[in-house]
Amino acid sequence: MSRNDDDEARTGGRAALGDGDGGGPSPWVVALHVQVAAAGAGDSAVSWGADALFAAVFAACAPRGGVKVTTCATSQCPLAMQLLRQLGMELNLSAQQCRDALHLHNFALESDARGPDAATGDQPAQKRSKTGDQEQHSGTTNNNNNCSSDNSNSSSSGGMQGLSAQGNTPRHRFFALATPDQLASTVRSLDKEAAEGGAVQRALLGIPSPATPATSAQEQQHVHLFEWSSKGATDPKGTHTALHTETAPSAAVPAGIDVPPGLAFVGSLPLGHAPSTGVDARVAVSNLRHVLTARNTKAATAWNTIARALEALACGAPIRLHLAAPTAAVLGHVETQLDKLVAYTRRFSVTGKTTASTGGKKQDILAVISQQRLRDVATSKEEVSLEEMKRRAASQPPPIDFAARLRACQPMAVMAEVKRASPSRGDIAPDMKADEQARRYARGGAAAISVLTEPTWFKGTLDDLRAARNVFHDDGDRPAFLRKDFLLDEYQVYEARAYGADTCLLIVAILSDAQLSSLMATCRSLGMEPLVEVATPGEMARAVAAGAAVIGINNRNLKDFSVDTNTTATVISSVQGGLRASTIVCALSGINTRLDVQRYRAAGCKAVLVGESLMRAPDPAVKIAQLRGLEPALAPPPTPASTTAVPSTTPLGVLVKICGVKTPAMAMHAITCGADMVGLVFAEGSTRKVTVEQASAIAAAVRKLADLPPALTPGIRSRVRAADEDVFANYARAASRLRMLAAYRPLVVGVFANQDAAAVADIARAVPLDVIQLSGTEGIDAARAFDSTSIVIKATHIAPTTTAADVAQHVRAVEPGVQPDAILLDTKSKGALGGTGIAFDHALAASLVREHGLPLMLAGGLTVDNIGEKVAAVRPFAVDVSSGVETDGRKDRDKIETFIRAAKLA
Ligand SMILES: O=C(O)c1ccccc1N[C@@H]1O[C@H](COP(=O)(O)O)[C@@H](O)[C@H]1O
Repeated sequence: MSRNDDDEARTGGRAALGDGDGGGPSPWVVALHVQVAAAGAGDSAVSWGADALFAAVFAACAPRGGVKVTTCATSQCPLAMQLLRQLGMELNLSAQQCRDALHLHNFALESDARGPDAATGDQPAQKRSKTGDQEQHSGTTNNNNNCSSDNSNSSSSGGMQGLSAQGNTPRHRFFALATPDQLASTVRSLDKEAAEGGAVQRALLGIPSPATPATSAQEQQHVHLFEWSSKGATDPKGTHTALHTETAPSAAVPAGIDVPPGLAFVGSLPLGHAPSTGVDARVAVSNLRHVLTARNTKAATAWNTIARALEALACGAPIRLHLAAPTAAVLGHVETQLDKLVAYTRRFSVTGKTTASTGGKKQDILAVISQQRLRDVATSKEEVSLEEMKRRAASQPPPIDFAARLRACQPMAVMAEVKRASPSRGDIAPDMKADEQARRYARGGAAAISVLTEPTWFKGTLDDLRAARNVFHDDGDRPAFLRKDFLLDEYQVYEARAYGADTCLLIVAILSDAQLSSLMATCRSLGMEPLVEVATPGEMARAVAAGAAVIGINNRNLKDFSVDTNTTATVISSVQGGLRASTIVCALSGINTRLDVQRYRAAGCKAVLVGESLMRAPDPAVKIAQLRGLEPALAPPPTPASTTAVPSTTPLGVLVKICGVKTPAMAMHAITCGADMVGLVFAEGSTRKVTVEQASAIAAAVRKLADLPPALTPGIRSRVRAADEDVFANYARAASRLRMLAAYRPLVVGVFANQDAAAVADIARAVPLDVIQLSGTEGIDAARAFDSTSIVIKATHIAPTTTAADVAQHVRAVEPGVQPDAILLDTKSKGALGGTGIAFDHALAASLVREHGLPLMLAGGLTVDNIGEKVAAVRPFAVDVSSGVETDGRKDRDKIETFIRAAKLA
């Protein structure tokens, strides 16, 4: 991914549509094409991951267009979309990222098709690439399918792009058109195709309000939908009745549109803020079988999806998908894929805009909710007076210290949210029982439980808060309870306390400075340190000025629900003079995966608030543990036969150690790119050798990210229970623990070679180091020279004549009590004990892993070009590189990034 691609991704590609003012890239016509290879196969777990990935790409590509995608795998795209939505993922990738992601997962990217520039009126230059492995911005489409036979015609009127998969003709399509002329043109094309025996059975055609001037603003905000079918082409009455009756019982053809013969009018859908120019992008999505054949309530949801898609297309925003819940069974698998995708794209930007409420009108939902809450408070006061509420609050057991609770749960506290619904997502778990959910959250180690008590949009109640809180004894060793609501009146603070809250949310955006200070004071007078929510640098400044001790940065803009996961870092860095060390910063919204958590941790957050993805998690307790890095995320459960087996690579990928780092800046770069360990070389004679001072500066920078949990830091030797323990099983346990530790924060590894053990130990203490790596010819039991709690990696050098059996025997021939935590394989070479850039035959390493069950760190001659292949072939639990991420003997930032990405995705 080039720097430019990054930038492009960050902008959400929004310039790509409708901004054809010469400033940004030319608008692209959306030409997204999804293939259903086999109907009804979407329940297969095998296809879900690919679907979810595809859906991510769909969501990313659609608004910016230019990419035509054909799945090679069996695909049920609508279901994939719903999964994506469940995970709250709205990815916005660059075309390059999409292409790579698609290739990675065996999708074939074909070509794009350019359409008329909305601003210039230029005509599209269509094209098609057989191999499709290059992003193309112009060319000609040699389409063997459908509408394209008439495409020049369609195009000249701004009509559809005819697109099809190679060798796999779509059976259903959706076309978003711009004008009634295009509608007619498209129908002609479809008829022609049907007459020629084409395989399209049904197509859904959508155009915005007639090109003739709209009579009202309301009319401009609708898209009119028509259905074409191969039957309909010869029998206009066709078989449409059931669908039409169900979805649009009173549908009447809108004025100004001549419905071409063979087309059935389905109905109109609100289109939100369609620009006056109409829909200036066209989409061809063939996988709407679900929509076209649905005969149940799902149809309505699917229609909603289309409307959203059109809306997003119209305004150039990413698509937000609204469909029902996935089955729990497949969620984990999908998350795996999404983790990979996120790992791959790393600095993806999550953006999204949608209308906030009914009627397709974009509103400030925050203001609407606030007004309602003020009315609610007035009603509540009539039922229970302020004095009575104060009395009830005072009768509660004292609150626990929210801030202290968050601090106690480092390196990352999870605030788990009890949430039935939300205005942006609709129903999430309407029948959820707050007490049961709270129990699950506590089991997972939630530091706090946030309970939504807003009734209208979030379907929460104060009784939920009480029910959840009452699950726990008042022993102080419980999660803190947060009342999550729109607090505007001190009455609500007393109410919160009366119902058992330990803290309240105060949203800066809906409060004046005076209100904020006053509500904070009321909270504190009741022993509650409030969570003060901000979403912009300006709000952050106000929160800081008000003296907030716990600040939540919401990545979701509550005014329009757009989510930008970069908000947290941006807002933190905006604080003049930095934040006080005691301030606890939390990331709110859009947190789905461990990678999200790591990103926020790197940004300086001490807590994350997670709602929807926990509500939808098959096992919220496991999910919390995964988010905190306490479980090897989604690792397959061990079977009795595999207790000594190598821990498989998790969705987060192989651990990566970047060795030979000499500055804090380079260490932080490696960490930002996903490095799990940074290696500081103390070996004599190495060009990468650092002083203790240099090493300390690096270690200090890394340690700032988070503390390691003391319970996990002692190495394997301190855990050996019996002298006859299986040393290979211990290597596996040690590897798992290293993985867990690195999930807390990257580890600082000191690399030594044949040095005096006492001197090494002194350096390890002085820096301090997390791990000692012995890369010399020390014996396999060299760890015995160090304190039994030290974590030790021992390098073994592989000569051309060395066999896997030799190595297995060598590393087994050690007492469990003195064995190292990890075995690192490097190349034996004359005159150097490491850092040579020379590779050995990795078949030996693969054999050790697969046949002997030895978890390995792989090193020696790894490069950006071979790392993917090596990891895939060997399946080490960690890789270690020095020369391969250097150029002219200096660490190369781009190589580090590329190397880590390739390793993690292998
Ligand atoms: O990196 C060094 O300079 C070094 C010096 C002495 C011993 C070990 C050293 N580094 C280790 O060497 C391998 C990888 O090297 P490369 O990628 O082939 O250059 C790795 O284990 C480093 O930790």
